[in-house]
Amino acid sequence: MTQPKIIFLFSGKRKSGKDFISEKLLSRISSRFPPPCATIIRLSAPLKHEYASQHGLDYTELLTASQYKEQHRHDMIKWGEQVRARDPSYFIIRAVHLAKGESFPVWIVSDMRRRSDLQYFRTNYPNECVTVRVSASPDARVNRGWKFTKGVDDAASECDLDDVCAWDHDIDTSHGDEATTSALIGQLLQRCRDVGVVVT
Ligand SMILES: Nc1ncnc2c1ncn2[C@@H]1O[C@H](COP(=O)(O)OP(=O)(O)OP(=O)(O)O)[C@@H](O)[C@H]1O
Repeated sequence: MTQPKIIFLFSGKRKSGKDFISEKLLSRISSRFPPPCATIIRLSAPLKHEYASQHGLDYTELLTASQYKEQHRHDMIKWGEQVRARDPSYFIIRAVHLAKGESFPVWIVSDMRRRSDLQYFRTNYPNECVTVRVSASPDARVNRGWKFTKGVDDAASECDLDDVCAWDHDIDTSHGDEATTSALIGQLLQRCRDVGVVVT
């Protein structure tokens, strides 16, 4: 069992680029020093897993940025809220387990959505958390396939972190330029070096 040395917590609206930046960070950390020392933790993964098995749906399709996922997003959110109301850490603990977090010193949480998520990590890992807010203009998000959906884009899962502004890092991906992304990744790699994780 490895305790994480650093936990990157990415948040942002739908199609802001959270997953894109998380994957970039993972490949930079992992490609140079195999075996990989980082894992991506998707907090929505166990929710999708359990929702799919309870409702007879295809879990792998729910994981992709597909029409299938969009069709089920609204009901899945409602179901998740009910479970989370009983236990706010329910999906987080399962997500860490699903991503084999105990085997990796670097955790990349790609989809933090709620203040209760932030609170969980800050309470349990007070010295390891690095928060990253990812944003993009509505136009850029529309170009990536986003369409405002009532019950989704105005729900807690999208808006609960809107008032939080004390992020350790932030990035605007609207223009999708390489230089902006590389600058952020460089800063995050430095964070890893600062806690003794070997990256170049
Ligand atoms: N910085 C960027 N440069 C180029 N393309 C980007 C960038 N960020 C995101 N994209 C593209 O935008 C699309 C959506 O990005 P991504 O899946 O990372 O968003 P997300 O915030 O994880 O969305 P969701 O919450 O809906 O899962 C992807 O096709 C991705 O390749």
